[in-house]
Order: sequence, then C-alpha cells, then structure tokens
Amino acid sequence: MRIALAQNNYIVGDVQYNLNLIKNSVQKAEEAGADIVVFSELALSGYPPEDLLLRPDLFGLIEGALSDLQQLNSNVAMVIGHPRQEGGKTYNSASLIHKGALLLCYDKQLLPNYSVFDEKRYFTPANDCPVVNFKGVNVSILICEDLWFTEPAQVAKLAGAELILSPNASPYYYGKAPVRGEEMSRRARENSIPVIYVNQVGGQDELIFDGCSSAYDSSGDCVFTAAEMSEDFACVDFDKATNHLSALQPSSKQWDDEEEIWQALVLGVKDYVGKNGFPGALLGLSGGIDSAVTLAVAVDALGKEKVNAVMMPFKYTSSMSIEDAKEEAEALGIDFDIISIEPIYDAFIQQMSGQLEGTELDTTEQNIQARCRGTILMGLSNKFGRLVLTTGNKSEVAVGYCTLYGDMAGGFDVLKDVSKTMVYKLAKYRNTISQVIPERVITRPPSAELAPDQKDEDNLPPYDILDGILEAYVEHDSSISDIVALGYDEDVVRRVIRLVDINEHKRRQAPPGIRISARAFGRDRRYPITSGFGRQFK
Ligand SMILES: Nc1ncnc2c1ncn2[C@@H]1O[C@H](COP(=O)(O)OP(=O)(O)OC[C@H]2O[C@@H]([n+]3cccc(C(=O)O)c3)[C@H](O)[C@@H]2O)[C@@H](O)[C@H]1O
Ligand SMILES: Nc1ncnc2c1ncn2[C@@H]1O[C@H](COP(=O)(O)OP(=O)(O)OP(=O)(O)O)[C@@H](O)[C@H]1O
Repeated sequence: MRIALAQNNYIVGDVQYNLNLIKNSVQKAEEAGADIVVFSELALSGYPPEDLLLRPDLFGLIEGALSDLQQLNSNVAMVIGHPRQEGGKTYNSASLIHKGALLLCYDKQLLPNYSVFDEKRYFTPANDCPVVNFKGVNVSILICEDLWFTEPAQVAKLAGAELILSPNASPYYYGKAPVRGEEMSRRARENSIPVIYVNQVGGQDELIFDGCSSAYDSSGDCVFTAAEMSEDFACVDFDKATNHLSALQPSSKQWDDEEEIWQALVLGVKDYVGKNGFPGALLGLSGGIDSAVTLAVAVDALGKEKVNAVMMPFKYTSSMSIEDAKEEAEALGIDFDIISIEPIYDAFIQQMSGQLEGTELDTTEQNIQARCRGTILMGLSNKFGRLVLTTGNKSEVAVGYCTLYGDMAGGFDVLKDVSKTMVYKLAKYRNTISQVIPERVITRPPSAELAPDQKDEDNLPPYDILDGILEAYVEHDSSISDIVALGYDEDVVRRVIRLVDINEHKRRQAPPGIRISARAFGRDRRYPITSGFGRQFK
C-alpha cells in the first residue's frame, strides 16, 4: 500500500483555498500511484480556527468542501481533517473518503487544553476507535494529541489496526522536534504498528507549524521526515507481509540551533505579511542589534523589494548608529530613508511647556522620542500599506523596557519570544550566510539612545543575568528563592520579577509576535494584569 503525506500551508478560515490545496495534493497522489493520501488536522478549516468554530456558517462551507472532495471520485483514498457538528456537538474529525464514498469518520478522543491549546472550548471528545479495512489493511485514524498518550493507539491495536494514519497540527517551539519524534516512535514500537504522521506547516498569527511530517516503522524507526518549515509531498510504501514501511525519497535536512529559529522567524513573517495581504513591511532602523536582526529576517522572508527602513535620528543618536543603519540597509539592498525627529519632538515639548514647566527631565521625554518615531512609522504604513514590524525582544517585553505607543507601535513583533542573548546568536548566525550586520553592532553595548550616553545596563542587569532570571521565572515558574538558589543576587531577582509583574499591562497592548519557545507571552502565559500575588513574597 502506497501512502502519500501531504504537508500543506493552509489559511485558517479560507475553506475554498484549503480545498484547492487539498485537490492539488490528491492529484499529485494520483500521479504518484498512491493508494491513500493523508492530510493534517482540521486541514479544511486550517488550525487553530478558534472562535470561527462557534459560527454555524463555517460548517456549511466545510460540508460543501467535503462533498466536493467526494465528487472527485478519486481512486486515491484521502484522510481529510475537518470540524464536524452532530446533535448540537462539535467534533475534531477526520474522514476517510474513497471513490466518492465515506469509509470512516473518526472523531478525536484527547483534546489538548494546556499551553496554546484550547480545544475543550469547542470540541466534544469521542471515545470510539473505529478500524476500517482498506485494500486488505486494517487502518485506524488517530489525531495529534491522541498519539501523545499510550491508550488510544493500544485500543486501536486491540481493535485490529495494522496501520495508523495521523493528521496533526503540532506547533513549533525550539527543541520540540526530538520530543515529538520520540513520542511517535514510541507509539509505533509499543504497538508494533507503523505510524504515518502528517503535520501542517506555516505561520498562523503567533504560532509556527514546522511541518516535519514523518513515517515510523513498526519497529519505531523513523524511515522518513518531510521538509521543516516548508510545504512538502512524499510517499512511503507499507508492506503488510513484513509489517514494514519504506520511503520512496530521502528525508529532508532538518535544521538545528540558530538556523532553525531563524527559519521559524522567516516563516512567521512571510506568512503573517502574506496571509494578511500586506504588500510589504517597514521598520525603524536604529543601528542597534534588534532592528538589525528584525530587518534581516524581514528581507529573508519577503525579499528586499518588499521591505524598507527609516532611521529617525535625534540629538542623542550617535553618528556610528546612523552609519551602521545605512550599512545594514545597503548590505541588504533595501530602500532607506532618514527622517529627523528633532523638530517634531521640539514641537511636542513646546506645546506642553506650560504643563511641563518646573518638572525634571525623565522617561517622559524619552518616551516622546519613541512616540515621534512610532507616529512616523504608522503614518508611512497608512500611506503605503506596508506592515510596521516592531523589534522588542522577549527580555525587553518581559520587563517593560519599551514604550507604549512608541517603539511598541506596529503590527507584528518579530523577536517577541526571542531573548536578547538569542538575538546576538541569531545575528552571528546570519552573518555566517552573508555579512549583513556590522560587527560593531554585535560588539558594542546595547543602548536605547534616549538620553546622553545611555546604556541598557544603566537600567537593567546585564542581559546574560536578566535572561537567566527571566527563563527561570517566566518559562519555569520558579519562585524567588528557587531563582536565588541558582546563584542570582536576591535584590536583582526581586527587581526583575517586580518589573515582569507590573508590565503585564504593556504586554496586553503589545502587537502579536512569533512564538519560538515552550512558554511565550500571550496565550501560553496568561497572567492577570491586576494582581496582588507578588505582595505576599516581600
Ligand atoms: N496597570 C496598568 N494598566 C494600564 N496602564 C498602565 C498600568 N501601569 C502603568 N500604565 C501606563 O503606562 C505608562 C508607562 O508606560 P510607558 O508610557 O511605556 O513608559 P515607561 O514604562 O515609564 O517608560 C518606558 C521605559 O522603556 C525604556 N525604553 C523605551 C523605548 C525603547 C527601549 C529599548 O531599549 O528598546 C527602552 C525607557 O528607557 C523607559 O525606561 C504609565 O504612565 C501609565 O499611563
Ligand atoms: N534612531 C532611530 N531611528 C529609527 N528607529 C529607531 C531609532 N531609535 C529607536 N528606533 C526604533 O525603536 C526600536 C527600539 O529601539 P531602542 O534603540 O530604543 O532599543 P533596542 O531594544 O536597543 O533596539 P535596537 O537594538 O534596534 O536599537 C528600534 O529597534 C527601532 O525600531
């Protein structure tokens, strides 16, 4: 039996677009002589459809698309993921369609409701594991979370399954691929049944789906892995007599370390900009590391013609920053403008002079600089339609080292889940491909240049210390004493934690950004803004 794995990049909610992608893959499967082609979880709606699932009209579109697929009358059977309603309940389902007939409709049993998942809000869990005989092989369908636990596959085995076909929508975080691979391999080995695992690929708001669809032999060996971060189509053969799978093409190269994160960011920008219909993107280029890395990701994602940058100097901007920003723009071949914010800032201060009289200079004036820049970028976005990319990294977003309606003004924050320490690693990695970030941008101490001779380290602990504390507090939920026990100074730990806590309000107003960690701000870490929790640990 020849099984095709169709790893597509769907658009959530665009059932017609998804249907066309599916039809193209069915045609490829026919040409490849496949008996069956497997698609990812909720392929027809895209994953996650969120509250679109509460709309009755979504289900009309899905039913229309399913009947369209049946009318194809294809010789190739297809496993199609889709939401389904029956008796007032909604299920996360996959239908096996062959030659116009519905051979099996499987409903997902285990619904993930942790981390970024919210499936219990929409779906009713099923507890049935039907097996169907297709061309002499007992086939069972299990959907994503079903395979992360032992029981559903065991039940399928007891029901006589000889082959497991699994539609998935498994979002990326750095380091997940081996965890996922080990889990799928274990399911195959425990039951001595081959597992065909098909994931979707692409960016969906904050989530990245990395693809890496795979085929696991009955021994648990991975015989094939599809492309990481791009669409793919592949076939494997199942020999029932020997209970083995063989791949018909070599596995794709899997990335590691910084290269993988870079590609995830590139995919995130490409799909956010593309799927939302923007003609391109723009950003403020300061000569610092964050905007340099954001720019390089944007150009890798969209191409140099679709990206432009603006340097907006003020009296505290060093000539080195202007030179470095120019050099970055030239190295990447993008359009670059310089617009001074001095007269705009002066006008603001002049108009507010009555109110400001007798007050000391403080962050108020710094924030007005940042807001002058934000207003210019949003004006250019309004006029030319390009999306403003913001540049705040995870470390800054964590401690609120960013200005509301200033450098936070924009539509998509590329580095939102990338720590400052990782931003440096990414810059060095990208320069190994071609030198696009001047060396001194990487080596000089980071500065917001909002005050004379300002350095980030005047206000924040050094980034290696800050990132260590943040990782413990944000990603591992460690307590103050746990973090101090790791060797950090208690006063510094308390200060950082306080900043994280009091800046939840900023994060709620921040643009969405790409998730690359197992604990990103947003859906993954939902904290109250108004909270007295920290007071109890004084
Ligand atoms: N709980 C709450 N709910 C709703 N709103 C709340 C709030 N708490 C404060 N606020 C509001 O937020 C305001 C404070 O926020 P905001 O106006 O942003 O200002 P703020 O956080 O005071 O200042 C921005 C900080 O970020 C630094 N910065 C700025 C720009 C770039 C960079 C960089 O290196 O990338 C760093 C800058 O040096 C300064 O330390 C308050 O005045 C108040 O209006
Ligand atoms: N002089 C400037 N010209 C253009 N944009 C600027 C300028 N200064 C700040 N910005 C924008 O605001 C963002 C925040 O910059 P800031 O220098 O305050 O902090 P940062 O986190 O150190 O960022 P970067 O490393 O990019 O400088 C920058 O990434 C950039 O997009």
